[in-house]
Amino acid sequence: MWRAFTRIAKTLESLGQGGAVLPQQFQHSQLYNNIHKTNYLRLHNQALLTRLKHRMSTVKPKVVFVLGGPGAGKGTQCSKIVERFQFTHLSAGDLLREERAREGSEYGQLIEDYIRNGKIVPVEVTCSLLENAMKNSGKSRFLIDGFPRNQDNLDGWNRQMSGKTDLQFVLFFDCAEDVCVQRCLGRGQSGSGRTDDNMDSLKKRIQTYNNDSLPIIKYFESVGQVKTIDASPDADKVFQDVERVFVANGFQ
Ligand SMILES: Nc1ncnc2c1ncn2[C@@H]1O[C@H](COP(=O)(O)OP(=O)(O)OP(=O)(O)O)[C@@H](O)[C@H]1O
Ligand SMILES: O=c1ccn([C@@H]2O[C@H](COP(=O)(O)O)[C@@H](O)[C@H]2O)c(=O)[nH]1
Repeated sequence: MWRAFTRIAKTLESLGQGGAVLPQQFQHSQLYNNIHKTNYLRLHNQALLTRLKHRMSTVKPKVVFVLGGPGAGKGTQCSKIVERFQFTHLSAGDLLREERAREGSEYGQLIEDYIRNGKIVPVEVTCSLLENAMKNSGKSRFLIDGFPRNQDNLDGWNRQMSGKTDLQFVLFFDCAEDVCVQRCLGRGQSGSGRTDDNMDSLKKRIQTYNNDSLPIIKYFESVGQVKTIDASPDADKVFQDVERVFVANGFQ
Protein backbone atom coordinates (compact mmCIF):
# COMPACT_ATOMS: atom_id res chain seq x y z
CA MET A 1 0.00 0.00 0.00
CA TRP A 2 2.73 2.46 1.03
CA ARG A 3 4.72 1.64 -2.11
CA ALA A 4 1.65 2.27 -4.22
CA PHE A 5 1.14 5.61 -2.52
CA THR A 6 4.79 6.63 -3.13
CA ARG A 7 4.47 5.68 -6.78
CA ILE A 8 1.29 7.72 -7.19
CA ALA A 9 2.80 10.71 -5.38
CA LYS A 10 5.87 10.57 -7.61
CA THR A 11 3.73 10.29 -10.69
CA LEU A 12 1.62 13.30 -9.59
CA GLU A 13 4.78 15.23 -8.88
CA SER A 14 6.05 14.57 -12.39
CA LEU A 15 2.60 15.51 -13.72
CA GLY A 16 2.86 18.88 -11.91
CA GLN A 17 6.11 19.44 -13.82
CA GLY A 18 4.36 18.70 -17.06
CA GLY A 19 5.56 15.05 -17.00
CA ALA A 20 4.08 11.58 -17.47
CA VAL A 21 0.52 10.27 -17.28
CA LEU A 22 -0.67 8.21 -14.25
CA PRO A 23 -0.67 4.43 -14.58
CA GLN A 24 -4.20 3.37 -15.62
CA GLN A 25 -4.87 1.17 -12.55
CA PHE A 26 -4.59 4.15 -10.16
CA GLN A 27 -6.66 6.63 -12.06
CA HIS A 28 -9.95 5.68 -10.39
CA SER A 29 -8.64 4.68 -6.94
CA GLN A 30 -9.85 6.59 -3.86
CA LEU A 31 -6.27 7.58 -3.03
CA TYR A 32 -5.74 8.99 -6.50
CA ASN A 33 -9.01 10.88 -6.29
CA ASN A 34 -8.06 12.44 -2.94
CA ILE A 35 -4.63 13.53 -4.11
CA HIS A 36 -6.09 14.77 -7.36
CA LYS A 37 -8.78 16.78 -5.54
CA THR A 38 -6.21 18.31 -3.17
CA ASN A 39 -4.01 19.31 -6.08
CA TYR A 40 -6.98 20.66 -7.99
CA LEU A 41 -8.09 22.77 -5.00
CA ARG A 42 -4.57 24.11 -4.47
CA LEU A 43 -4.30 25.18 -8.10
CA HIS A 44 -7.84 26.58 -8.04
CA ASN A 45 -7.08 28.67 -4.91
CA GLN A 46 -3.84 29.91 -6.43
CA ALA A 47 -5.70 31.01 -9.55
CA LEU A 48 -8.33 32.80 -7.42
CA LEU A 49 -5.63 34.56 -5.43
CA THR A 50 -3.85 35.67 -8.59
CA ARG A 51 -7.12 37.02 -10.02
CA LEU A 52 -7.92 38.83 -6.75
CA LYS A 53 -4.43 40.40 -6.60
CA HIS A 54 -4.77 41.53 -10.21
CA ARG A 55 -8.21 43.00 -9.53
CA MET A 56 -6.96 44.81 -6.41
CA SER A 57 -4.10 46.34 -8.37
CA THR A 58 -6.34 47.51 -11.21
CA VAL A 59 -9.47 48.74 -9.35
CA LYS A 60 -9.02 52.45 -8.73
CA PRO A 61 -10.00 54.12 -5.46
CA LYS A 62 -13.35 55.92 -5.64
CA VAL A 63 -13.28 59.64 -4.99
CA VAL A 64 -16.01 62.18 -4.21
CA PHE A 65 -14.97 65.86 -4.18
CA VAL A 66 -16.81 67.88 -1.52
CA LEU A 67 -17.00 71.59 -2.30
CA GLY A 68 -18.81 74.67 -1.00
CA GLY A 69 -18.12 78.02 0.63
CA PRO A 70 -16.16 78.42 3.87
CA GLY A 71 -18.41 77.21 6.70
CA ALA A 72 -21.05 75.71 4.40
CA GLY A 73 -20.91 72.52 6.50
CA LYS A 74 -18.65 70.28 4.39
CA GLY A 75 -16.75 68.82 7.34
CA THR A 76 -19.95 68.28 9.35
CA GLN A 77 -21.59 66.36 6.50
CA CYS A 78 -18.43 64.40 5.73
CA SER A 79 -18.45 62.99 9.28
CA LYS A 80 -22.02 61.79 8.73
CA ILE A 81 -21.18 60.26 5.34
CA VAL A 82 -18.23 58.40 6.90
CA GLU A 83 -20.54 56.90 9.56
CA ARG A 84 -23.21 55.87 7.08
CA PHE A 85 -21.25 54.88 3.95
CA GLN A 86 -17.77 53.82 5.09
CA PHE A 87 -15.86 56.50 3.24
CA THR A 88 -12.53 57.88 4.41
CA HIS A 89 -12.64 61.64 4.92
CA LEU A 90 -9.64 63.63 3.76
CA SER A 91 -9.94 67.36 4.37
CA ALA A 92 -7.33 69.22 2.30
CA GLY A 93 -7.44 72.05 4.85
CA ASP A 94 -6.82 69.65 7.78
CA LEU A 95 -3.92 68.01 5.92
CA LEU A 96 -2.39 71.44 5.29
CA ARG A 97 -2.85 72.43 8.96
CA GLU A 98 -1.20 69.15 10.04
CA GLU A 99 1.70 69.77 7.66
CA ARG A 100 2.01 73.33 9.00
CA ALA A 101 2.29 71.91 12.54
CA ARG A 102 4.76 69.15 11.61
CA GLU A 103 8.16 69.81 13.06
CA GLY A 104 10.76 70.38 10.35
CA SER A 105 8.21 70.89 7.57
CA GLU A 106 9.70 72.99 4.81
CA TYR A 107 6.21 74.26 3.97
CA GLY A 108 5.04 75.31 7.46
CA GLN A 109 5.49 79.06 7.03
CA LEU A 110 4.21 79.09 3.45
CA ILE A 111 1.04 77.23 4.48
CA GLU A 112 0.44 79.61 7.38
CA ASP A 113 0.73 82.65 5.09
CA TYR A 114 -1.65 81.18 2.54
CA ILE A 115 -4.25 80.10 5.12
CA ARG A 116 -4.27 83.36 7.05
CA ASN A 117 -4.74 85.29 3.82
CA GLY A 118 -7.39 82.94 2.44
CA LYS A 119 -5.17 82.10 -0.53
CA ILE A 120 -4.80 78.68 -2.11
CA VAL A 121 -1.61 76.74 -1.48
CA PRO A 122 0.23 75.55 -4.63
CA VAL A 123 -1.15 72.21 -5.77
CA GLU A 124 2.16 70.33 -5.60
CA VAL A 125 1.99 70.59 -1.80
CA THR A 126 -1.71 69.78 -1.38
CA CYS A 127 -1.88 67.00 -3.95
CA SER A 128 1.12 65.18 -2.47
CA LEU A 129 -0.44 65.39 1.00
CA LEU A 130 -3.67 63.94 -0.42
CA GLU A 131 -1.91 61.16 -2.33
CA ASN A 132 0.14 60.14 0.73
CA ALA A 133 -2.94 60.14 2.95
CA MET A 134 -4.81 57.97 0.44
CA LYS A 135 -1.94 55.50 0.17
CA ASN A 136 -1.34 55.34 3.93
CA SER A 137 -5.01 54.74 4.69
CA GLY A 138 -5.12 51.49 2.71
CA LYS A 139 -8.78 52.36 1.94
CA SER A 140 -10.59 52.67 -1.36
CA ARG A 141 -13.43 55.23 -0.93
CA PHE A 142 -12.49 58.83 -0.30
CA LEU A 143 -14.27 62.09 0.40
CA ILE A 144 -11.87 64.81 -0.63
CA ASP A 145 -13.13 67.84 1.23
CA GLY A 146 -12.24 71.38 0.14
CA PHE A 147 -10.31 70.43 -3.00
CA PRO A 148 -9.90 71.23 -5.92
CA ARG A 149 -10.36 74.93 -5.16
CA ASN A 150 -8.90 76.63 -8.23
CA GLN A 151 -7.62 75.90 -11.73
CA ASP A 152 -4.10 75.17 -10.44
CA ASN A 153 -5.59 72.55 -8.06
CA LEU A 154 -7.63 70.96 -10.83
CA ASP A 155 -4.73 70.87 -13.29
CA GLY A 156 -2.42 69.38 -10.65
CA TRP A 157 -4.97 66.72 -9.71
CA ASN A 158 -5.46 65.84 -13.38
CA ARG A 159 -1.69 65.50 -13.85
CA GLN A 160 -0.95 63.53 -10.70
CA MET A 161 -4.11 61.71 -9.60
CA SER A 162 -6.99 61.54 -12.04
CA GLY A 163 -5.55 58.51 -13.85
CA LYS A 164 -5.13 56.65 -10.55
CA THR A 165 -8.59 57.38 -9.15
CA ASP A 166 -12.22 57.06 -10.15
CA LEU A 167 -14.16 60.30 -9.60
CA GLN A 168 -17.77 59.46 -8.70
CA PHE A 169 -19.27 62.95 -8.49
CA VAL A 170 -18.80 66.37 -6.91
CA LEU A 171 -20.94 67.12 -3.87
CA PHE A 172 -21.61 70.85 -3.74
CA PHE A 173 -22.96 72.42 -0.56
CA ASP A 174 -24.81 75.52 -1.65
CA CYS A 175 -25.02 78.08 1.15
CA ALA A 176 -25.65 81.84 1.31
CA GLU A 177 -22.61 83.95 2.08
CA ASP A 178 -24.03 85.52 5.27
CA VAL A 179 -24.94 82.07 6.65
CA CYS A 180 -21.40 80.84 5.90
CA VAL A 181 -19.88 83.85 7.67
CA GLN A 182 -22.06 83.36 10.78
CA ARG A 183 -21.16 79.66 10.92
CA CYS A 184 -17.41 80.35 10.69
CA LEU A 185 -17.58 83.12 13.29
CA GLY A 186 -19.61 80.82 15.55
CA ARG A 187 -17.03 78.09 15.07
CA GLY A 188 -14.26 80.56 16.00
CA GLN A 189 -16.15 81.67 19.11
CA SER A 190 -16.60 78.09 20.25
CA GLY A 191 -12.83 77.63 20.19
CA SER A 192 -11.91 76.15 16.80
CA GLY A 193 -8.43 77.64 17.26
CA ARG A 194 -8.32 78.32 13.50
CA THR A 195 -6.31 81.37 12.51
CA ASP A 196 -8.82 82.10 9.72
CA ASP A 197 -12.16 82.04 11.62
CA ASN A 198 -12.15 85.84 11.93
CA MET A 199 -13.79 88.55 9.86
CA ASP A 200 -10.54 89.74 8.32
CA SER A 201 -9.53 86.31 6.95
CA LEU A 202 -13.13 85.45 6.09
CA LYS A 203 -13.44 88.39 3.70
CA LYS A 204 -10.39 87.10 1.82
CA ARG A 205 -11.58 83.48 1.89
CA ILE A 206 -14.94 84.48 0.45
CA GLN A 207 -13.28 86.51 -2.27
CA THR A 208 -11.05 83.54 -3.17
CA TYR A 209 -14.09 81.26 -3.15
CA ASN A 210 -16.07 83.52 -5.49
CA ASN A 211 -13.18 84.23 -7.85
CA ASP A 212 -11.35 80.89 -7.94
CA SER A 213 -13.49 78.07 -6.54
CA LEU A 214 -16.91 78.82 -8.03
CA PRO A 215 -15.53 78.55 -11.61
CA ILE A 216 -14.28 75.04 -10.79
CA ILE A 217 -17.73 74.04 -9.50
CA LYS A 218 -19.24 75.53 -12.67
CA TYR A 219 -16.80 73.52 -14.77
CA PHE A 220 -17.81 70.26 -13.04
CA GLU A 221 -21.44 71.28 -13.49
CA SER A 222 -20.91 71.77 -17.24
CA VAL A 223 -19.71 68.17 -17.50
CA GLY A 224 -22.64 66.85 -15.45
CA GLN A 225 -20.68 65.79 -12.38
CA VAL A 226 -22.18 68.05 -9.70
CA LYS A 227 -24.80 67.03 -7.10
CA THR A 228 -26.02 70.22 -5.46
CA ILE A 229 -27.29 70.16 -1.87
CA ASP A 230 -29.05 73.03 -0.12
CA ALA A 231 -26.81 73.50 2.92
CA SER A 232 -28.94 76.08 4.75
CA PRO A 233 -31.24 73.80 6.84
CA ASP A 234 -30.05 72.09 10.02
CA ALA A 235 -27.33 69.45 9.64
CA ASP A 236 -29.65 66.42 9.95
CA LYS A 237 -31.98 67.75 7.29
CA VAL A 238 -29.02 68.46 4.99
CA PHE A 239 -27.83 64.91 5.53
CA GLN A 240 -31.16 63.44 4.38
CA ASP A 241 -30.47 64.97 0.94
CA VAL A 242 -26.84 63.85 1.01
CA GLU A 243 -27.87 60.28 1.84
CA ARG A 244 -30.27 60.24 -1.09
CA VAL A 245 -27.47 61.26 -3.47
CA PHE A 246 -25.16 58.48 -2.29
CA VAL A 247 -27.85 55.81 -2.45
CA ALA A 248 -28.88 56.98 -5.93
CA ASN A 249 -25.26 56.58 -6.99
CA GLY A 250 -25.04 52.98 -5.87
CA PHE A 251 -23.59 53.30 -2.36
CA GLN A 252 -25.20 51.25 0.39
N1 LIG B 1 -26.46 72.68 8.70
C1 LIG B 1 -25.89 73.40 9.65
N2 LIG B 1 -26.62 74.26 10.38
C2 LIG B 1 -26.05 75.02 11.35
N3 LIG B 1 -24.73 74.99 11.64
C3 LIG B 1 -23.96 74.15 10.95
C4 LIG B 1 -24.48 73.31 9.93
N4 LIG B 1 -23.48 72.58 9.40
C5 LIG B 1 -22.38 72.94 10.06
N5 LIG B 1 -22.66 73.86 11.00
C6 LIG B 1 -21.69 74.52 11.89
O1 LIG B 1 -21.03 75.51 11.11
C7 LIG B 1 -19.64 75.53 11.38
C8 LIG B 1 -18.87 75.20 10.08
O2 LIG B 1 -19.15 73.86 9.72
P1 LIG B 1 -18.07 72.96 9.01
O3 LIG B 1 -16.79 73.04 9.76
O4 LIG B 1 -18.68 71.64 8.81
O5 LIG B 1 -17.94 73.75 7.64
P2 LIG B 1 -16.91 73.59 6.44
O6 LIG B 1 -17.64 73.81 5.20
O7 LIG B 1 -16.16 72.32 6.58
O8 LIG B 1 -15.95 74.81 6.76
P3 LIG B 1 -14.50 75.16 6.18
O9 LIG B 1 -14.58 75.18 4.70
O10 LIG B 1 -14.25 76.52 6.72
O11 LIG B 1 -13.56 74.13 6.71
C9 LIG B 1 -19.41 74.52 12.48
O12 LIG B 1 -19.39 75.20 13.71
C10 LIG B 1 -20.61 73.59 12.39
O13 LIG B 1 -20.95 73.04 13.64
O1 LIG C 1 -6.98 72.49 -1.18
C1 LIG C 1 -6.85 73.39 -0.33
C2 LIG C 1 -7.57 73.43 0.86
C3 LIG C 1 -7.37 74.44 1.75
N1 LIG C 1 -6.46 75.40 1.50
C4 LIG C 1 -6.20 76.48 2.47
O2 LIG C 1 -6.67 76.13 3.76
C5 LIG C 1 -7.66 77.06 4.20
C6 LIG C 1 -8.67 76.38 5.04
O3 LIG C 1 -9.34 75.37 4.30
P1 LIG C 1 -10.69 74.70 4.86
O4 LIG C 1 -11.18 73.82 3.78
O5 LIG C 1 -11.61 75.83 5.15
O6 LIG C 1 -10.31 73.96 6.08
C7 LIG C 1 -8.18 77.69 2.91
O7 LIG C 1 -8.76 78.97 3.11
C8 LIG C 1 -6.89 77.78 2.10
O8 LIG C 1 -6.10 78.84 2.51
C9 LIG C 1 -5.73 75.37 0.34
O9 LIG C 1 -4.89 76.25 0.09
N2 LIG C 1 -5.95 74.37 -0.55
